[in-house]
Amino acid sequence: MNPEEDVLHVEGGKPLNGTIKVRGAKNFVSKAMVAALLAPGKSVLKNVPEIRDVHVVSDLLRLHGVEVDVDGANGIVTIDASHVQLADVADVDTLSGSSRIPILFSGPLVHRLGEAFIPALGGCNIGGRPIDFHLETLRKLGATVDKEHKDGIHITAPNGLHGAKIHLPYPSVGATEQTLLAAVLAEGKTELSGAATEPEIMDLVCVLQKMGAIISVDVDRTFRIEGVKELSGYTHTSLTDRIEAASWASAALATHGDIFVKGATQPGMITFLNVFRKVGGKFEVTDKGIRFWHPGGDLHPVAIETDVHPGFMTDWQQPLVVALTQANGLSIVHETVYENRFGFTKPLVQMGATIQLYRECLGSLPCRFQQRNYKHSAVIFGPTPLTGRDIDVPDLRGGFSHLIAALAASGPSDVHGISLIDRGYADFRGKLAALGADFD
Ligand SMILES: CC(=O)N[C@H]1[C@@H](OP(=O)(O)OP(=O)(O)OC[C@H]2O[C@@H](n3ccc(=O)[nH]c3=O)[C@H](O)[C@@H]2O)O[C@H](CO)[C@@H](O)[C@@H]1O
Ligand SMILES: C=C(OP(=O)(O)O)C(=O)O
Repeated sequence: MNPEEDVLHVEGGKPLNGTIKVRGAKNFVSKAMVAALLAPGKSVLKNVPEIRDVHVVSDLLRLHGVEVDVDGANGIVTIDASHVQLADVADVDTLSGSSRIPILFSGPLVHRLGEAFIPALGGCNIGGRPIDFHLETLRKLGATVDKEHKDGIHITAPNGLHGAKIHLPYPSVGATEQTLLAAVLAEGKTELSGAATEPEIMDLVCVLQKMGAIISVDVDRTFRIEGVKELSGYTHTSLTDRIEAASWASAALATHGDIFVKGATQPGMITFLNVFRKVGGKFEVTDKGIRFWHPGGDLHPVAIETDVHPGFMTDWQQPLVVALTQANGLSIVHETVYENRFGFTKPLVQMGATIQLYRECLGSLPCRFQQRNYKHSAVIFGPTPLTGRDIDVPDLRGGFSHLIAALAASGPSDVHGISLIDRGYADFRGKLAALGADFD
């Protein structure tokens, strides 16, 4: 898009009030689409949001010869993976830079074709985001990984993939999904300990089980996968996007608003809802969704640490920080998942927020980033009035935070690079209009 057109002009200072609908989870839907590659047949995914990541994964699948039909209006994606081929690497490269999903094609492509090329990955720039756990997992399952190939990382398995005992040094969401997607068709049993168990991962397990896989999970976050010989297509309805729901909840708090998020569900949000309540926000869970509102009066400061599930999600952190600039006192956020996720606070400070970053672990436990040179703790002092200004969107959640800040601020703001938000927030312009925001 022309950078001059990729701007949202916001007149802030109006509470966001009204009802919006949130569909399926960005961090599940893309993985379920990759899972469809494992079966030579048709899969149907429902409650799919109209976000750019869905189009990126659809196009990647199409480059591999897979038929994909996206019915955006009804949120239904139909995938027929009867035919799969290696894609032209140059084509894949142009798409892959916008998403982290191509690495997850490894196992399914090796099963279907005997080899896979993994191009450069994209995704939010919030840390180094290495893929060493992914590659080590694939090696343990019997793959040969050639990182020097001119067309990207080349993965082969001359003797097929076989079960293995794998331990993740950190409960990585992507590496857990990598193992599941590769082990379901591997010969024999795989034990994956130290795994992540995010609700989006458990929904992927549901999809794989529908397809014919045998997967169990122990209380100590160990998955046991018994490889099967073949899988068939699935029909599945995605769980709701709990990151989008929490983002709108934070927007309600920051703007003194009242937002009913249709489709939001409580189970994956329990930790967020506890924090929302401690900050002073009100919510009401109903059968149709969750209503979030600012009840008036002071908001309260909190000390939180981001963590893997069931901890406070790192992706909830950025939008909530904007609301914390309006809380009465000192809040602390210790980011333990990504080493570099506070870059978005600089424009907030320029808008009037008081936020100080620290290299120390300002939490109950030292994290992996202790004694390393990363500013991964934030102290936020509030309440501070925010004033509108020009902002450049740095990443998906940071960008949504800037949007919330612009809506909460007095005066106008120009938010540049706004289309980045389309990667994870379906029709956010339509939703802003439904909530009475003043923008063009
Ligand atoms: C598309 C998707 O689902 N994205 C989500 C996924 O990202 P993603 O799956 O990329 O995140 P991970 O859970 O893998 O990353 C967590 C941490 O592990 C590290 N790590 C990861 C893999 C690896 O091979 N080596 C390694 O060191 C990362 O640098 C990071 O510090 O989970 C994150 C944590 O909930 C979310 O913020 C992202 O929104
Ligand atoms: C970090 C995120 O996504 P991705 O892994 O796709 O970059 C996110 O959704 O906040």
